[in-house]
Amino acid sequence: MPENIEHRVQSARLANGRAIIVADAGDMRPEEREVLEVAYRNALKDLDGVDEVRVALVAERKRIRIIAIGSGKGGVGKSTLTTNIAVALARLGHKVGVIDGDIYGPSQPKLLATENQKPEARGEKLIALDSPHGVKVLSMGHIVAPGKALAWRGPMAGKALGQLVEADWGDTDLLLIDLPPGTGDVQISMMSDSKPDGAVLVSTPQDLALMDAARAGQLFEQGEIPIIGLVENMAGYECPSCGEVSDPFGQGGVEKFAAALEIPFLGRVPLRIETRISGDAGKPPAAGDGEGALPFTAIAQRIAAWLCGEEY
Ligand SMILES: Nc1ncnc2c1ncn2[C@@H]1O[C@H](COP(=O)(O)OP(=O)(O)OP(=O)(O)O)[C@@H](O)[C@H]1O
Repeated sequence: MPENIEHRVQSARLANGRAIIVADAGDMRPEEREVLEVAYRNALKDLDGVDEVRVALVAERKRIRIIAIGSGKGGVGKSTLTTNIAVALARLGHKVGVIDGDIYGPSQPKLLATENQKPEARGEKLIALDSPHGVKVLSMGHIVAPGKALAWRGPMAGKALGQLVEADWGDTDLLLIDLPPGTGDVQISMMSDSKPDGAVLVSTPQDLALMDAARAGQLFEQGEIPIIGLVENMAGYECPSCGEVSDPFGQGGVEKFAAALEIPFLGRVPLRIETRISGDAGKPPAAGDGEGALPFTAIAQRIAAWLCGEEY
């Protein structure tokens, strides 16, 4: 049974044995609309005085598209990339929100300079916070005391994540979910509850990280979530004094790996001290106009093309 079926009803009439329901399904996929229609029919068909049920679905609310950012392995820079890609997409004109799905180790409050802020609630819905960088954000780190979620098991963590997705995101048209590392219960329940429209995989150049990224990729494929592409992070070290780039883990491996798996390669982000320092200070490089913003802008442009159904 779809959620909120009562709240979607805009009008309900019964005349000459015919029940007519008008409901809002603008945020639903075609298959979800079918399920909703059947739910109304089943709820009404056996009521006294009802001979026929007619359901008209209208598209008032906009469906927010969701992109999951996953990695398989921890510490590869998934949160840093989520923040910066979100900011870069917002600068391209999208209305973007970030969900910190890393319930056990939230980092978005710091990365998006919203630490110590508490979201308000309207009814049952949380209201997403405005970050200073033009994107909205919600994290478990805004809601529970640090460390408190550590004892939560998969289903509870999955439910908490669902609450963030169902929040009031205002005029947001795109949500990026920074998934926790790994391929466990939280990822699986997120995929079934708030089925993302696409997924971005993040890997560092090491073989181990690539293998874990491939595992995360399989998880998305099993959930029939299209993989938008693979991003290589910490690709080459940029020396802060001379600017020379060295490649301690070799070069081009991630791109080859993406080609072998037939996954589009979205771009590489170098290992730069500035990226870490500005991330810790809540000032994502993508919000500035320096060199550090360029790789994120390039990746965001490819994702924006994917969103429009264009070649990327
Ligand atoms: N391109 C980069 N250059 C320099 N530092 C980076 C870069 N990407 C990430 N970092 C740093 O690496 C550390 C880990 O990054 P981040 O927290 O984004 O990774 P994660 O994959 O989300 O980690 P976790 O598995 O803990 O969720 C952070 O200190 C971050 O500032």
